Amino acid sequence: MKIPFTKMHGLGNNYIYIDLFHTELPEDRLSELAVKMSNQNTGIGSDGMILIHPAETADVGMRIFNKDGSEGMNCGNGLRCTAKYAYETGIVKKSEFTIQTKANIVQAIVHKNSGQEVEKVTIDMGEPILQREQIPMLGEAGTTVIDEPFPVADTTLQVTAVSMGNPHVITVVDAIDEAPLTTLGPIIEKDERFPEGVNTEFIEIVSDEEIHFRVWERGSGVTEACGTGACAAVVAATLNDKVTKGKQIVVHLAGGDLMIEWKEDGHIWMTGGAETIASGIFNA
Ligand SMILES: N[C@H](CCC[C@H](N)C(=O)O)C(=O)O
Repeated sequence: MKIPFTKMHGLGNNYIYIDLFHTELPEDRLSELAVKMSNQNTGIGSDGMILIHPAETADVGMRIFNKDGSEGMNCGNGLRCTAKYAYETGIVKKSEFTIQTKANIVQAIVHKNSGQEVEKVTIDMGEPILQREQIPMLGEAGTTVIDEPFPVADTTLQVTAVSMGNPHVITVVDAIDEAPLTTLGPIIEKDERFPEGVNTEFIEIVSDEEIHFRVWERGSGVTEACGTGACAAVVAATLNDKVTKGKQIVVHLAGGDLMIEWKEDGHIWMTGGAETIASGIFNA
């Protein structure tokens, strides 16, 4: 099967994008194809696969599959790249439009240069989900997880759990470069206290409007950036009184910076880059 693709990235978080407005893929092979395309030795190499598809209740739809073939519910960097692709290929003809994910419908605003190329995208990511059972995380239903002791391996972290449609667990550390990302990330990802797994983030507070951020992603491992994770991290930092709600927070990820604002109306806005790397034909 020959599959046209476009490889794109948001701050180095790169995916293989398949345009289902112009291509068809068998639903029962999506997980297998995500694994094959993501393989850097025998495939194209990426953090996963993203499908851009027609949607009944939005201008465009997006589905994300991780490197291990598991399907995620949302993807912030993917949303910005999907918005860029949809605008530049004429799938949408306006600068503000809606994108449907498995988690929710978001509003996208593309920012163009003089050549009508999309350089940055702003996404209204909607409201974070804080109820424990909706993260989901085991424990007393109806409660939130803020600065909670989390015994794991030979230590105890103080964690805050936030869902952006996909689960995140955030720990504040003193020095981001010493965060136990590769030691505890894979353990926490599969911890039974997170029935659907979890994306694990560590943040270092620089000021009330600036943080450092690193992520071990569910299903993909260490990535350069995670947009939903950065949004979840700003929520966690705010709930722990480390940054100021309603301010634009600069989030320094390994692959670059995102501007995140948790607005007074409860919605989280994310602004950042989106780049096209290459396009071609994948031989599946
Ligand atoms: N990299 C993505 C998140 C992928 C989430 C996926 N790892 C999962 O939830 O299973 C982002 O920019 O938000």
